[in-house]
Amino acid sequence: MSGESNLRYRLNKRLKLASRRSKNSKDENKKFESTLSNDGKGKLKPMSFDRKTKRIYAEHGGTNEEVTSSGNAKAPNRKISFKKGQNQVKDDVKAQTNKKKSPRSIWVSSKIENSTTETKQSYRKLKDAAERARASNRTNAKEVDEMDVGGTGLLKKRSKGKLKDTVDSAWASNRTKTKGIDEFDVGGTGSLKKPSKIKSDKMKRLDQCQEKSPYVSISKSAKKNVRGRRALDDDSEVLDDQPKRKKRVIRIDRHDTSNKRLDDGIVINKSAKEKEKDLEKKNEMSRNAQFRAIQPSPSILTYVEDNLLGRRRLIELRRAGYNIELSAPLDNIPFSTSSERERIEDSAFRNKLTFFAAAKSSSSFPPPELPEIAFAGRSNVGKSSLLNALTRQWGIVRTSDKPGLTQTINFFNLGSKLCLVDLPGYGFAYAKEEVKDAWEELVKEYVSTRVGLKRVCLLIDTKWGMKPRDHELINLMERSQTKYQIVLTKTDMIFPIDVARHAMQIEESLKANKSVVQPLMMVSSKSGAGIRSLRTVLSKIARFVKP
Ligand SMILES: Nc1nc2c(ncn2[C@@H]2O[C@H](COP(=O)(O)OP(=O)(O)OP(=O)(O)O)[C@@H](O)[C@H]2O)c(=O)[nH]1
Ligand SMILES: [Mg+2]
Repeated sequence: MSGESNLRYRLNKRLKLASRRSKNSKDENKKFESTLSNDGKGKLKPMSFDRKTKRIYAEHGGTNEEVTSSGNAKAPNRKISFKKGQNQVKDDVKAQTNKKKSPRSIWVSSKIENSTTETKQSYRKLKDAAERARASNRTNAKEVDEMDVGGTGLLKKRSKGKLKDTVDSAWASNRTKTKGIDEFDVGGTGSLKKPSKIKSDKMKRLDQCQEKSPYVSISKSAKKNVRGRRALDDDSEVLDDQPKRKKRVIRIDRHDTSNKRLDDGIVINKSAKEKEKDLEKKNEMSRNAQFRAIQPSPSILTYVEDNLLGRRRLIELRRAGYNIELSAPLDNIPFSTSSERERIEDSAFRNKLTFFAAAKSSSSFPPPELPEIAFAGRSNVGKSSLLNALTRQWGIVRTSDKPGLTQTINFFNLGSKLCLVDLPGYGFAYAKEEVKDAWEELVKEYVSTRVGLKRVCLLIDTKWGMKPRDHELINLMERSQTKYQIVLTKTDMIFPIDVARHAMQIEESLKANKSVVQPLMMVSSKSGAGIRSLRTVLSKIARFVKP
């Protein structure tokens, strides 16, 4: 019995020890969990050095108990649990499972649990905030919709945009948190949705709200109605226009001859003036026909050909050996360069041209010391240009394409042999009528009264021919017995045959005149055609002057 009692005593002692050990381990575990998981504020505490070491040992396969227990390190736990009561065994098993879990797994699970609770809380807050924002915006949107009476839809769009912006901003601010929520949807309930899904749901709801609101539908329908009305208006305009168009009523005016169809059967009483006009027209026609019928004399034709007068192609001139880069190239020997330029044969025109007097009235005329050759003609006919071309001193006499440049009688000395006089033009010019009349009077006075005037070169534009004012001056010179010679200018503008015709026509018209000097000259200051011939003719005047 003593042996039995001794055994019982030992067994009880062991059981007590075991129960105490299990109790201690439970407390320790609880303490450990509490320190790791939460310190009451939801924050994780850093592990102490001892715990770390424990964790390291646990990872190596040992249990907490095995390490911490001072004695029975190798004692198997099964033996202890085998002899326990049923409830105690269950507790032990629970304790064992808790002990078997590694501290790391405990730490992670606790963290997850804590974080999920935390995130759930934050998500709830977020949701509330979003709900609040939505509610407030819904009211705003409603208000705006109500204000949008005009049905323009502009305000509505703005409110929609505002609402969208607020929802977006709410989500943007909390996006990081919601991400976490999505990841820690541990319960697997699916109540936590992804933000994009939620957002789309919100937008759907918004759209539904807007669809439901009568203002939106009204504004849309109003728009459609307006469009429809516009279309109708356009159609109506088109339709209205058609009947509005009045039928053309053709009123026949007996005196209206503009429409040829109305001429039939209508007797028109022409006035005397109209008849005269018709006759003039007929005469004009016949003039052109007459001009084309003119057969120039052989002498004129040969003259035109010899002097290369009339419109010529530059290729032709180049082939003929003239240097077309020179000014007035035809006033030169063929196949010569500018350095080998032909010398002026006539000594009179070799002299230097110098300006010495300008007169606006007869009282200011210089004394007649040298034989004078005057150049008269209509404005812009080329008087000043011809002076330059004859002397080959370009720029001494001013020229312009604007009629009326020369406004005074300009006297130029050509050495001590001749005096060349540039007269102002008559006819059309950019000047006042009184001024022009004064020029004409001055020219007439000079031509009819000037002592020492040996010849007047009456320049006529080849293209336009003789004009009444030219005839006027001719008559005056005829009366005053002033010698004059006709010079056709700008011959490079028309065809050679027409140059010849004009020359022939003028010669014929002046046949009866006594003061006219033959032959009629033809020149072109631009091409230089006929310049040498004119120089030869005019230098004869200087020959008779005493040196
Ligand atoms: N094509 C061509 N143009 C010429 C010729 N002679 C002169 N011209 C041009 O005709 C224009 C008038 O030349 P001017 O010499 O100033 O005429 P103008 O008779 O002195 O004129 P006013 O002084 O106004 O009376 C200028 O632009 C000249 O370049 C010519 O022979 N051929
Ligand atoms: Mg001039």
